[in-house]
Amino acid sequence: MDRKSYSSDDDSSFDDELPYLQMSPPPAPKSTPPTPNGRLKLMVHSARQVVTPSFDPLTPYLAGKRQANITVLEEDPLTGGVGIAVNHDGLIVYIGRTDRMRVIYRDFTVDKHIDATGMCVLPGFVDAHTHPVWAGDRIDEFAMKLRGMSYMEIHEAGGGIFSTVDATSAAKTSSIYNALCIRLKKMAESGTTLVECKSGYGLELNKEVRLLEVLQQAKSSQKNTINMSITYCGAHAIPRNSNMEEATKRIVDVDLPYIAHLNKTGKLDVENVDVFCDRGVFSEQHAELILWKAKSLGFQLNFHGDELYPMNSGQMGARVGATAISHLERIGEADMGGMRRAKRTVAVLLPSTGFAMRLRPPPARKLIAARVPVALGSDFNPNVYCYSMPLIMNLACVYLRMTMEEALVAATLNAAASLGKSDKHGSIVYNKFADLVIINSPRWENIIYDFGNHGQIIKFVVMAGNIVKGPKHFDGSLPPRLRTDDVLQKRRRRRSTSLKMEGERKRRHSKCSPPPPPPHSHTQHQSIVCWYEEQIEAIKRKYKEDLQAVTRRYDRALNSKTGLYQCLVQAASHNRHERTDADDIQAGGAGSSSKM
Ligand SMILES: N=CN[C@@H](CCC(=O)O)C(=O)O
Repeated sequence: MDRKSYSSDDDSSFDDELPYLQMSPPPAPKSTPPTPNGRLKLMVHSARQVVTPSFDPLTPYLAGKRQANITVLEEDPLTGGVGIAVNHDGLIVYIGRTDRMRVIYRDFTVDKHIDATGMCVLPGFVDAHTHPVWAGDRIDEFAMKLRGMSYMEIHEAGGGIFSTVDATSAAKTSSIYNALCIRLKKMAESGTTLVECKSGYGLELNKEVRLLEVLQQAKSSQKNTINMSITYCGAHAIPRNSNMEEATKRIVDVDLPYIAHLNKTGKLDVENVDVFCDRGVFSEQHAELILWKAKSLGFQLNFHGDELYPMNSGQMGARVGATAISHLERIGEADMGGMRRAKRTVAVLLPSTGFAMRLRPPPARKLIAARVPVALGSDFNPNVYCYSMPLIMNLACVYLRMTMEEALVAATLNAAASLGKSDKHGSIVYNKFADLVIINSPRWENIIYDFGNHGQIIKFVVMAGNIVKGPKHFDGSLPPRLRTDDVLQKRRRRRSTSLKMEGERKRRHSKCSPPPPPPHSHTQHQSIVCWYEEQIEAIKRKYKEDLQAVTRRYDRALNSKTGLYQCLVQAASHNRHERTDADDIQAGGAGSSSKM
């Protein structure tokens, strides 16, 4: 199997970064995940390519020049395509040659098979920033923005987030839930297997908790189709009847402790806390107060920073130990330095937002040069209606000037790191969840290049080994084409032939009797060749040191009986000290009667 590494030049100035493993074949894990009861959940067979950021399960993210490091396992014309096996916990237990995988797991019961012949397998996409739980729409505001109004002008006039808060408050919980599930389904069908989901269209405690409960219900009901990381974003705007001081105090003293309590009692599973830190929303100081409190309650910090105005979010995020900061359209050099020094804060860039709002794009190239790990998110929300990570990767390449390799890493491993989940998600590695996107294309880059066509190109989406999307009549049985396993059959045939020959050789030598005459009729040419093959195999075993020479001669001579005979004689002449099988051949094959 050919393994290519698309790596940038090595840069020794990265020594102070996380240890990095040079891209190479997947290291055999010290302990492979267990495959109890001889069962596998899924086998992916014969892929044309398998592409992944970092084969090292301990690499939490890739930053700087290393953000371009991906590994592509290629199909080998001789040995076949790449295979992946998944155990019943949904974990990857094998990545490598399909033929080898089928030998290793030949006695296993496999629930589902995917024939990925001619296709490419990528890690499931991780969408690092979405606002998916709300009602209504903002089509009219979209038209206003097209006519030249700015986002903040609309917000200050009581529209924007406020108009969605109003529509959501007026909607029934069931319709909010149904809309959420439809959105999650569209995300999953576009290849997203893990998504960050924010509340934020309630703003008051009871309304926020209702949205968090809706998210929680979706998380439980969709657990086999998409993974969700839930974020409390009560500080998304300052409620109309309040001010920044008051809103901050309420969130710090009441809302956050109550949500932590709901988490503790198992009613919610909120992992992150978010604040919209920008001019006209929460200031740097107020955002910091909220974030410190959230941290003390055990939440991960993942906030909106420097979207519309520079807010020193990078330095503040580094101070509070944020896992991620989103947007960063207006981030400055000092903040990039802060994020880099923090060594854990991921920059979540949202190219669709800048595109839809005609903002200056976030400085992706500068962030990468500053060795800040860059992730991507769709920012799905009523202001930016985009749920497709393939589109986001294309925008990241064209609009943010990222390379395709960087965009793939940003939409997988680094996005998982922004949610603190890259130990189990974000790359195709032993022991991680089998979150996979399988595209009907011979090159993985098509998922980015073929703009807007991801619905056609994505053939399968797999989440923890469960098939979320597949072709219409796909039932997961082993395709007929793969049932006759040529490789296995050939191997078995060869093994039984050589066992037979071994027995035969022992019998002949123990009795000092010559071999039986080979068939010699010209009409039985095939069986003659078989018989000669058997003899060659015996000689190969007997004189191992001459193996290669004999094989070469055998290959040359294969088409001619005389040539083959000469080959045998030459091979035998290396070992004149005892009677050779070649002499036997001469006796039996050249003459018409066997020596007794
Ligand atoms: N910028 C703040 N929040 C959202 C937009 C929310 C809205 O306008 O409804 C975002 O991430 O883009």
